[in-house]
Amino acid sequence: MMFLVGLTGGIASGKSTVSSMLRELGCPVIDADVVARQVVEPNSSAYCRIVQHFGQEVLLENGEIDRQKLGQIIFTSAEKRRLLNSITHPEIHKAMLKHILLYFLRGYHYIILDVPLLFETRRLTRFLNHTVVVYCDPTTQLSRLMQRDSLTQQQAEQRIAAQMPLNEKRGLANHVIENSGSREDTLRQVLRLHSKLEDSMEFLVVRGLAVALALGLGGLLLYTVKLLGS
Ligand SMILES: CC(C)(COP(=O)(O)OP(=O)(O)OC[C@H]1O[C@@H](n2cnc3c(N)ncnc32)[C@H](O)[C@@H]1O)[C@@H](O)C(=O)NCCC(=O)NCCS
Ligand SMILES: Nc1ncnc2c1ncn2[C@@H]1O[C@H](COP(=O)(O)OP(=O)(O)OP(=O)(O)O)[C@@H](O)[C@H]1O
Repeated sequence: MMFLVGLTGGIASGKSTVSSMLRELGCPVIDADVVARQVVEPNSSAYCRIVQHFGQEVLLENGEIDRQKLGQIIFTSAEKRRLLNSITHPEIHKAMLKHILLYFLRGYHYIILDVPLLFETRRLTRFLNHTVVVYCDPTTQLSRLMQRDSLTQQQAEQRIAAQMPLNEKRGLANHVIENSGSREDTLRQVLRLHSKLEDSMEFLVVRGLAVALALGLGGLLLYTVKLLGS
């Protein structure tokens, strides 16, 4: 018995901030950005296809992908972005599935998937039991993004425009964490979310036990009826 929770938001809306709070509370989190870095390591099949389509000029001297350069290309061209997505996304989803399986085998009852493009690709949404959007207002998002990644306003706006509007994502989620305020405000909401998830898990375990008990009793009843009849 296991359930999956999708955590998403906009670029720099605070997903990593929220997922590290959940990790500290003991939740297993799979971060799609980290997986995305692993699947393009030199000589992987995604890496070879990136070099084939984008050329040697997107490589650093040590042979690794020059993420800054590739970012400049894909955030200014929707066509190039689609091309990169078509190379990386199937690999990212396959690798995430492997991580999910490993957590399941280790006995975790729920897993958090931190996926920035959850609602854009929609591939994973049908497997999710809960979706959480980390929201912050557009002005805060822009200024946090510019500051964190040392981007000009235009570059930051381009990156925000490469994703579904955050307002729209908010409307698609089961839970919303409002991260425009202080980290303490956000932590309070994360603690509430965490206890909801724990309750859902307990409900799932109790329901599973009830089903097992009902099946056991049913079997016993059938056996008794059969014994009496013979
Ligand atoms: C373009 C790349 C090289 C930029 O690398 P960089 O280290 O500068 O950024 P990082 O990977 O940490 O991503 C930062 C944020 O950018 C946004 N972002 C990344 N890729 C995309 C994309 N294809 N479309 C829209 N937004 C994106 C996400 O909000 C992400 O959290 C890199 O993001 C990448 O390989 N993207 C394609 C894979 C992908 O879609 N990753 C998102 C996880 S599913
Ligand atoms: N409540 C907050 N108060 C102040 N700063 C914050 C808050 N939440 C996040 N930040 C800062 O805003 C920036 C973006 O946050 P974070 O990296 O968590 O976003 P993200 O959604 O994971 O971004 P990305 O989509 O690029 O991976 C970071 O520099 C972070 O330290």
